[in-house]
Amino acid sequence: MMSAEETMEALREFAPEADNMTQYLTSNVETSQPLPFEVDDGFAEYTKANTYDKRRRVVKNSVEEVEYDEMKQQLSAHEEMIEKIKSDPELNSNYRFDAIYDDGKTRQICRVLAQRTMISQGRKVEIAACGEDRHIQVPESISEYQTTYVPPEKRIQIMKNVTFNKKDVIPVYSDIAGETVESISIPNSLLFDYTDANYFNQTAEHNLARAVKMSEEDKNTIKCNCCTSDPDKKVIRCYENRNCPCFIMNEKLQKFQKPMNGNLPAKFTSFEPIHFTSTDIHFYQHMGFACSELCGCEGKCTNNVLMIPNKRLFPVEMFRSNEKLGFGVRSSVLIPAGTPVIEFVGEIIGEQVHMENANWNNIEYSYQVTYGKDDVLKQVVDNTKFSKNYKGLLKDLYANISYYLDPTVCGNYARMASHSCAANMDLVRVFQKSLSPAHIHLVMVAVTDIFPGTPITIDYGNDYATRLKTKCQCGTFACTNGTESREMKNASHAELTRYHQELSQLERKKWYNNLKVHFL
Ligand SMILES: C[S@@+](CC[C@H](N)C(=O)[O-])C[C@H]1O[C@@H](n2cnc3c(N)ncnc32)[C@H](O)[C@@H]1O
Repeated sequence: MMSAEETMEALREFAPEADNMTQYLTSNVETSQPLPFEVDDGFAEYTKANTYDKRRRVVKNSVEEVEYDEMKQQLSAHEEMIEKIKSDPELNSNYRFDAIYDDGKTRQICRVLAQRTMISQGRKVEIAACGEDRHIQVPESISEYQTTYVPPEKRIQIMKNVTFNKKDVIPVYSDIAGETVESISIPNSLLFDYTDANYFNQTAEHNLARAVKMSEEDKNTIKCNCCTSDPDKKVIRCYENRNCPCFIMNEKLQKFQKPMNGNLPAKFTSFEPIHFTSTDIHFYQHMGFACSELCGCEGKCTNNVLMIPNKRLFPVEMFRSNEKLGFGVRSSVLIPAGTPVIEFVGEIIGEQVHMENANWNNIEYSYQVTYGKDDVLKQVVDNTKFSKNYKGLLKDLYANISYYLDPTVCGNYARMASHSCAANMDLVRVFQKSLSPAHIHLVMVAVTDIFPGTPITIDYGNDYATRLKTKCQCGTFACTNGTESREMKNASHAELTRYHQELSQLERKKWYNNLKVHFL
């Protein structure tokens, strides 16, 4: 069996004749932390197939119909995850997987969800007074809008493991009625290369390459010396340590949020759920800074919101049940509200590069990470002790270039998240090590409890949603394209809060009963 490195080496020989699938290999620079990799069967054959048609043939050879037991699958996924938490030195005593929320906390989460729903529908948000929702009647039809998806007992398994990493297995299924192993359609969009880390092309993005090089100078790096000499202390408290440069920067960035009604900004820590309190879903306001392996704590502290995403705690599958929607991704376990789940990774690409490149039409999958005239980030950079040259370069990059993360050719499962008018995830920006655009990690955070079997969704934003080739297929009660009554779609903030709460309670009850039946 080839090691991942040997395979990559072999691939470099193919790069000159490859179409755009493997070009990145010639000059990529990784900026996130890749997972440990143990090669799974078929990796070399898949990766060496350097055109979509060749790759499709490779994948088609292993398509099979499989018997599938959803409950069994969910229970073993749950047990495996609990085992992983228990055997992990950082998580074992510091992380509570199933945060049991009191009514107040649940209501607060649902109030924010209701605001997000209204913004997603393009409506002005009128905030109800606290508790105004208590006596609202919920329409019976709300129970039809539970988001868990139950697959058929026979499924077509397209890939056993799209990551080809035994340490992070993600199967791909198709559940479209009438499809057979022979007739299965495998679109190009599924035939991407899987990666855990952001990367960029050093030649095309020479200014970014310069910034990364300069960020390695001590003066331009943000890292801490926090550590504990007491081996009995289970956790290193970088968060709230006034001497920790990473925490200080984390707090500075959190202050850019605009929390409503006197709430405190959402905190970005390692083990506590992130509870958004802002009415504005624009993720650019939500920023944090995380400790890294460069720090004395090695990032094993309380100030690393990337810790859980980097551990891949929550198993998922990719699946297709609706031709118009295409492939999506769903969780096999409960993901509690506020959990930072996965980094959205891809190629970091500046606007000027794609403008010059007539072939750049990957906007369908890309996510914007900086906004050209980013005054907030310019201001943050100005207030650092970075060298004059580095500061100048960063301010220039933030003033003049919009950067995107483009996972079209090479990305992770985050690229498969569908759009929803009542999305269960949001994206936030987290910096690590320094403050260049290449140090930004886009983290997907659960904004509500995501119960096992539920598709993971994000709000693509109004602009994007109007460019969808088909009308929105999210199927939520709040869908702008939904068939639901006006009553449901035009509901007030208080009513929407109640509806979200009712749905969440229904799903929680079902999840709890399933666990009880099988474990007790
Ligand atoms: C980022 S990709 C998601 C993965 C994609 N479904 C696939 O199979 O590769 C975005 C595309 O998925 C489809 N899509 C995602 N959410 C949708 C929605 N709510 N309604 C209709 N189409 C959607 C659209 O074709 C969209 O251009």
